[in-house]
Amino acid sequence: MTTNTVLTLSCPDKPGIVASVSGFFAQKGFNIEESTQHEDRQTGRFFLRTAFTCADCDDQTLASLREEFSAIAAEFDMEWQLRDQDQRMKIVLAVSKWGHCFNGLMHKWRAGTLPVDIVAVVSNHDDMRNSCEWYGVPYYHLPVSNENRPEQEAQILQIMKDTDAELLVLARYMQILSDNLCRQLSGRAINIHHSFLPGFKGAKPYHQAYERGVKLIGATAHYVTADLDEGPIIEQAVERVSHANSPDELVEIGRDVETVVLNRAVNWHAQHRVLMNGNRTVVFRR
Ligand SMILES: Nc1nc2c(c(=O)[nH]1)N[C@@H](CN(C=O)c1ccc(C(=O)N[C@@H](CCC(=O)O)C(=O)O)cc1)CN2
Repeated sequence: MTTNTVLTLSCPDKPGIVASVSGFFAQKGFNIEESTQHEDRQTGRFFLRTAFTCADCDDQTLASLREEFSAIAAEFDMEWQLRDQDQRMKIVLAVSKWGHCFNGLMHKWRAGTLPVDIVAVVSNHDDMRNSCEWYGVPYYHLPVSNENRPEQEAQILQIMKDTDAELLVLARYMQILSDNLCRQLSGRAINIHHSFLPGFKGAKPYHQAYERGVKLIGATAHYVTADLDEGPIIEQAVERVSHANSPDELVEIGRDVETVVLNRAVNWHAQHRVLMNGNRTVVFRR
């Protein structure tokens, strides 16, 4: 049986990292499918993502591979992860009233072009229930207010635990997550912000954009942190607009940009193509 494995790592840059990594896997009969690297010259940190296949490694478990590789990892003081690329990432979507990003992800998943499994949808409104149930995915209507926010967030965490979900996607979920939830989901929650950050933070960026008279509008997918709209950016895109566009037209144009940007960010995260670099990211996109 062919095994598809992906290694991601970062470590202080020095000679011999790639040679050691590729030598280890070559010696075990693995073939390199794709390998991409980056050196951050400001910090001297090295980043690597390498995808391997092995046509006949039945006896080689991922656990034993990790154990054997850990010696090299220690030698180079690596932060690293070795994963089975055939295991699709389980994700939970969170949505409020606007369904364009939610439907975009559901469609890509059902079409087989998003390497994830959407295992649940949570919402503080009931608007997306019918669409969600049409896709056959459990829908959890969890109203939230300042009175019940800790309990509601605990329910979200419990759903992620019960479904073994590795990622929460805020697909236009218009509630600010608490510091506690952000800590628990660090690196495991992605939000789509409907502006080209750092411009127009907050809940109504299109109206801000209209008032400012911008000629480009955009969207930003980022990891969720306690600091609103400040998390590490994964992907951004823009679209040209003009003086002739009304605020509602900006919202409509923006929706398409948001949908594309969030699909890309979730796709790359699920393929382990996004590595953290402080409050920034290294994205080995495809
Ligand atoms: N801890 C974080 N939580 C969330 C983030 C984030 O970056 N960190 N992003 C938001 C999404 N978002 C912008 O992209 C956003 C959502 C909501 C608001 C806001 O002010 N909400 C109001 C309520 C609005 C409503 O009920 O419709 C509020 O919470 O008082 C700002 C930005 C998702 N969560």
